[in-house]
Amino acid sequence: MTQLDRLERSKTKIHETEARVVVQGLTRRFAGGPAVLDSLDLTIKAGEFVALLGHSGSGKSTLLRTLAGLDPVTEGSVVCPAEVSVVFQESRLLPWKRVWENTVLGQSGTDRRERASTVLKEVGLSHRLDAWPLTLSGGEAQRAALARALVREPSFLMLDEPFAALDALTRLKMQHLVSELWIHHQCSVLLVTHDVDEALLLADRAVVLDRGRIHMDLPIPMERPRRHADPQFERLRSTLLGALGVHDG
Ligand SMILES: Nc1ncnc2c1ncn2[C@@H]1O[C@H](COP(=O)(O)OP(=O)(O)OP(=O)(O)O)[C@@H](O)[C@H]1O
Repeated sequence: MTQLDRLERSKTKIHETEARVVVQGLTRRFAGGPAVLDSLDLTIKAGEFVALLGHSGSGKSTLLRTLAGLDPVTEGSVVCPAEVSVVFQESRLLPWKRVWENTVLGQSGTDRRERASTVLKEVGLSHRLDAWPLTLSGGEAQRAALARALVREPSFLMLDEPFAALDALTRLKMQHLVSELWIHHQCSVLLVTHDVDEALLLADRAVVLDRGRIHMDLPIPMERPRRHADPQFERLRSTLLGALGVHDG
């Protein structure tokens, strides 16, 4: 695929209008405490890439867990596709299973190894098919976690600070990989991140949560591939940092 094809495909995605995830009036409290999610409304379109930002405790993980069906909906409603995959900050690979077995965990069929091989190639891990998870670097482990998420062909992929534990250079490579995978798989993505630049490099929209409410929902109209040198970058960066109560410069 040429750079231009990629750009065209990503533009097509942005113009899609079909809603894939619809959250309405979602409220969540723990043990009668204050609302961790407070009458939250959020729609994510098919093929859309949304970054979710917010201070620690603002409700990001609770929202993600609710969308993944790991936390119950007690007030409000959530419509979410059946095929959802989640990648967490830690890879959560089973140490007693080889990389390829981890990738197709829970999948059946005689072509499991072949399917694992295809998706591991996509994330750049063909050479580590038979490796044990404990021998992987941090970046490789997250590549394997991405492969495991993608092998299920999700129409909605959630990433909960997937690169937070990686060094800066590896993080850059992983951001590039996620961008490529998203364009190739055409799924909707919700990325939880504390990194404003990561949101600006990857997402169509940045949503800032504050005490369980949406404080800002900012479209990111920059062309792809994204560049820090884009004149809009600094402006969007300041807007997002302002919404987070951080003052740069
Ligand atoms: N199982 C639980 N029981 C009680 N309180 C909880 C539970 N899970 C989350 N909370 C509380 O809900 C609030 C939101 O937590 P959540 O993990 O969603 O925030 P977050 O934005 O993801 O934070 P971080 O960036 O630190 O991961 C916090 O005050 C947290 O203590």
